[in-house]
Amino acid sequence: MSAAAFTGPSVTDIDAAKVRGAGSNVHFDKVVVAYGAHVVLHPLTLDIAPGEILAMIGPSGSGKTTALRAVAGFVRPASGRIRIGATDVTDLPPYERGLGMVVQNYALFPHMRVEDNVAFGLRAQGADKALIGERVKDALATVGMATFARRYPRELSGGQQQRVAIARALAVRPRVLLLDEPLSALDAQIRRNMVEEIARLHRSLPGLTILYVTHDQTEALTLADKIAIMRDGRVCSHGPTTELYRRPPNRFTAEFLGRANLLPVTVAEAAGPKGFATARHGDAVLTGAGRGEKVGDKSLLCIRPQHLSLTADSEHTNRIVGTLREVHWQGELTHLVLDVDGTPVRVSATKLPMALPEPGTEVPLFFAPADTSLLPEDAGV
Ligand SMILES: Nc1ncnc2c1ncn2[C@@H]1O[C@H](COP(=O)(O)OP(=O)(O)OP(=O)(O)O)[C@@H](O)[C@H]1O
Repeated sequence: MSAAAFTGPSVTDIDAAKVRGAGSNVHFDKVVVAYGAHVVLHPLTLDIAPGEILAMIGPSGSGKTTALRAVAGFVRPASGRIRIGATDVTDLPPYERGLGMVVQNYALFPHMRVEDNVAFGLRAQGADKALIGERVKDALATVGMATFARRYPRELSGGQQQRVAIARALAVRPRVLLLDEPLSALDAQIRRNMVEEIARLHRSLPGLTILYVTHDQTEALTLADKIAIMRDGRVCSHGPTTELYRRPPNRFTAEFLGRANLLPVTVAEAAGPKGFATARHGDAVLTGAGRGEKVGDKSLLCIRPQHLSLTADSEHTNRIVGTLREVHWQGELTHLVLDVDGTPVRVSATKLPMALPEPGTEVPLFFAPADTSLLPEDAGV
């Protein structure tokens, strides 16, 4: 990417400070959206705190865009209310909601220069010329595109066009920024850079609340303070990003957010004061973070592939044995697939023993209790 990163001056306007911050939380209160008889959002209740980045992720058709469009005012809930700050916006038209929005395909006006694209929303609001000039300059500087003001969109790369789209959304000084798959039209390398730059942008505008819809778990894990995982029009789990990743409350979350090995176990000892329970898998007695299981409960032990080691050390006190089935070398990582009593177990190893075992041999695997958690066996959601 040729343009500078989002390191320009932050938008420091006093008006903006007034509308952001305390007034920028988003509250979905039992929001139902239906297209005809087809309910696509079941009563959705969710809070996004002021200045928080909430990533909404989930499979295609799970209702992510619908939830975002309900906040934007482009779809009307059949019931329920949406509040931004203290304002109930459910009945307000989109342009009165104090929002900025960026979608996947830039949606820049091709016949307008960058500066006119960025000025568009302000002109529509009837802002005066001096203010528009100042805001456009600020917004372009914020996304590192100050020197591109006179260009047309066709003279920009995909990543640059998307920065302009973000500048256009920021120029109106929104309380809330809605991002709907903003990077999915970009190629992988640019996408990685843009994720880092959106993180930087948010650091320079800490009061700005962001609802980020994506199906890309890496974007969500990198950017979000909290994640809401959608499934069939419902929130299947919601919580701080690291918490959801480290202690997924259900199978769907464990498997959707990163890769997870889920080993069937029977609880042998309920969690003690430190929160660790023990469970049996065959002869192995394994320890992991519990969440209220009782002795005898069938459960799943969730272990991320990068937390399994082929070598023992003092922290990796859990041990299971599997038959090595596949080895895939990928440069920085080697992926192994083992069969542990019928359960496929994946290992992503950065370090390997000098002599890698042959497929078909029995291999012990070690992992730390702190990297492991129990989750209910039966819950599909
Ligand atoms: N305008 C519409 N009319 C009828 N049904 C719609 C309309 N828009 C969306 N839907 C349906 O609503 C459901 C949720 O769609 P939505 O776009 O919110 O899903 P999504 O999670 O954002 O999916 P994706 O990741 O594919 O964008 C889908 O079943 C979809 O077919």
